[in-house]
Amino acid sequence: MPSNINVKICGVTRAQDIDASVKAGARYIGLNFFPKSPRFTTLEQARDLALGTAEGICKVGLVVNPTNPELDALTATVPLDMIQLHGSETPERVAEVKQRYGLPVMKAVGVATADDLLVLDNYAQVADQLLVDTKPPKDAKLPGGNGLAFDWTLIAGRRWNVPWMLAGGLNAGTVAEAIRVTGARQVDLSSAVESAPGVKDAGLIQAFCDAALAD
Ligand SMILES: O=C(O)c1ccccc1NCC(=O)[C@H](O)[C@H](O)COP(=O)(O)O
Repeated sequence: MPSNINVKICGVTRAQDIDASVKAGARYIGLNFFPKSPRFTTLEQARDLALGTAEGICKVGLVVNPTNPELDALTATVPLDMIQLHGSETPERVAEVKQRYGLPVMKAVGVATADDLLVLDNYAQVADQLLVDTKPPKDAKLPGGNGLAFDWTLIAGRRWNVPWMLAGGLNAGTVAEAIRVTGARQVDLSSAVESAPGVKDAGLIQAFCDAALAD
């Protein structure tokens, strides 16, 4: 029986990562356009990866505080199904990106304390999806993809009026518990399915999806 959990494997950089993700049952793949990330892909690399992705898999483009010219180039080059805003974009900017590019927008929000839940409520008014991620530590080099979990009990029982994904330090050993505590129906990860930063591992992807999709 198909699982009612959706998995997103973020930061894929090679065709074999996408094939392994799809084979394991992931429904979303994330292409990373943040230049400082070890998971960064150029527009040309991403276009080839996206064109080779199986039909029906949602191809998400991850960007951090992008300018319109950057988004113009991205959307003109890479056939994406969704834009993931992973910076300090305001709700107004989320609405503007949605309107200008005609693609669904997922807004990532970092959670560390209960105060961050108000921020999530605000973005739920404008975004098509929310990515409920761990707030990066102050000295972090990356705004996401740091392999760190937050206290899941902060969002236990919380619901928004748009679909949402749980992210932040998930791995094959913790995802079932994370789903149980938070009630998430969608999960996203990057670090725990890598053998090195930016290099996904097919066995780790399979093990994660097996654990997540067993629910
Ligand atoms: O992964 C990155 O390098 C990255 C860089 C800049 C902004 C966001 C980034 N990743 C965001 C994601 O969608 C990750 O999948 C999410 O933060 C969870 O990552 P992890 O804790 O490594 O599983």
